[in-house]
Amino acid sequence: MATAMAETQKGLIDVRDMGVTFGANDNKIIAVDNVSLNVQPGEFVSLIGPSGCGKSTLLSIVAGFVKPTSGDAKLDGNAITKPGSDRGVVFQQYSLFPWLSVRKNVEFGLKMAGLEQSKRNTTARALLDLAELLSFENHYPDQLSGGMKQRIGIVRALATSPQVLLMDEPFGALDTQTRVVMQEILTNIWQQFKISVLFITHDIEESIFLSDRIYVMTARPGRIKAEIKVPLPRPRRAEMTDTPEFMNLVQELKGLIREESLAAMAPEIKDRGLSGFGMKVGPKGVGDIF
Ligand SMILES: Nc1ncnc2c1ncn2[C@@H]1O[C@H](COP(=O)(O)OP(=O)(O)OP(=O)(O)O)[C@@H](O)[C@H]1O
Repeated sequence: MATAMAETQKGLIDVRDMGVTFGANDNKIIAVDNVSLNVQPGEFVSLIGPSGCGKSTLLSIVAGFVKPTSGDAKLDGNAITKPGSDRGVVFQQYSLFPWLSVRKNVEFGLKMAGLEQSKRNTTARALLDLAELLSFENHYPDQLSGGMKQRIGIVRALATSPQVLLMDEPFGALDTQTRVVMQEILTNIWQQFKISVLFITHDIEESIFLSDRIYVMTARPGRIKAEIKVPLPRPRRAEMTDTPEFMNLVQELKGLIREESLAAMAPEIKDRGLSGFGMKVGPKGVGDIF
């Protein structure tokens, strides 16, 4: 853990001219087209865009799970070709081992890395303390709430001192209140570790609250539509969401994303015989479905 806190200069993610195509011939899908993005060491960057625009695909490439069709992804100048302990990954699904206690779950990666029991124990307990879960160290995952499970997922991903944390809609399954608390806990943890984070979300407020920068993607094939800096001071506090600065950013992002959500939904809207992009299809209008 101390190592991760000290290594503020590592964790540069550099994605260049990335293209990803799935399938072939009639089944060919261009998921991502000519995407370049970066995450500077210690920076918190979000990717936001309509469903199916390639966010998870991009994150999977940086994680080393998927190979791009063109372009490349580098971490600290080294080409990413496979998963590695330098990247911690947190998904929406909790993916904890149900047969292991909370502490053993956090210790798992350390055990794989060959760390001796006493050091594993000390590190896991320090991390659980940080996530305010030390008193649950001997519980099992099915005894915990969704928010608690996801906090364990986060500290487990941090246990092996990765240079970057890759998060794919980690709070997507949580209720609104839990989600807001989780966002504050995550910013607190991130401030302490200061590692690079690439974060995927559908939630505009969440992306602003957490991020230093936000990349907005187009509808598929996913390209970068805009790069938005978030000049809000740190540490972020829940009250900031009521400030004009925050609300202006929400409006800006909503405008950008509405266009892309409509583009993504256009065939669906036409199939239903609904024409006109201003048409309301729900209580808040089609753009707000995003
Ligand atoms: N392994 C795969 N094989 C074929 N097509 C795939 C595969 N993975 C993703 N796709 C397709 O690539 C496109 C991008 O998918 P991806 O999951 O990256 O989008 P996303 O932006 O993360 O979507 P969502 O926000 O709904 O999670 C989609 O059309 C998806 O169906």
